[in-house]
Amino acid sequence: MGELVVVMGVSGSGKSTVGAALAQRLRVPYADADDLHSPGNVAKMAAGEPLDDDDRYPWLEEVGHWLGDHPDGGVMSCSALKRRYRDQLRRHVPGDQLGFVHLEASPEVIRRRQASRPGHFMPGSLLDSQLSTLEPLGPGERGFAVDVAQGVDACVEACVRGLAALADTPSGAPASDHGGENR
Ligand SMILES: Nc1ncnc2c1ncn2[C@@H]1O[C@H](COP(=O)(O)OP(=O)(O)OP(=O)(O)O)[C@@H](O)[C@H]1O
Ligand SMILES: O=C(O)[C@H](O)[C@@H](O)[C@H](O)[C@H](O)CO
Repeated sequence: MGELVVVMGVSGSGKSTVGAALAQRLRVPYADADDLHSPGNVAKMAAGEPLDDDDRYPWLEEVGHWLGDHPDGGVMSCSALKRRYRDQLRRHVPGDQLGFVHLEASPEVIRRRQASRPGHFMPGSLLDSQLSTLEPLGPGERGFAVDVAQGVDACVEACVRGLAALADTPSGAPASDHGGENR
């Protein structure tokens, strides 16, 4: 049974970059939730408007279907900003198999990285709404945080260490501290 992981965080936190590299390291399938947004959602964000719960619900159902279709393991990059969004994704996966890796960095680091992507549809102006919407992993949520102020390879290794610790932790119990902040 491979790891089934959602790499989460605000826009610009590195979900696509670290998620794809982690999937390669784990030798499991990868998907980017950005590719599952409706044209309407993309247009709304490109226009500088944040998505709301109604916008995200059908999109997260698509993400959940992909997760449910990969019981042998996979990595999905998805913002999953609110606990209720992560509850929605967990409903698609039996048991407590789904783990979340929250990519964290200071707003300054993330703002700088967002700016380094000319042509991406997500304007930097939306970062504040992303940060105010974000709910970090809470009690009973299977997962951990990784500081992405480090390079991509170091982030991936921190993810691998954290997932190994999660695998040693009975479902539902808080994972032991490891390569990043524990939630
Ligand atoms: N650990 C890292 N160190 C340095 N640069 C990074 C790191 N992770 C990502 N980046 C760079 O930061 C920028 C944002 O990364 P990425 O597009 O993966 O973020 P994202 O969370 O997927 O954003 P969005 O949700 O808006 O698509 C990219 O230019 C990427 O190359
Ligand atoms: O939940 C959301 O508001 C969106 O998914 C953003 O967090 C993504 O980063 C966006 O897809 C831009 O890439």
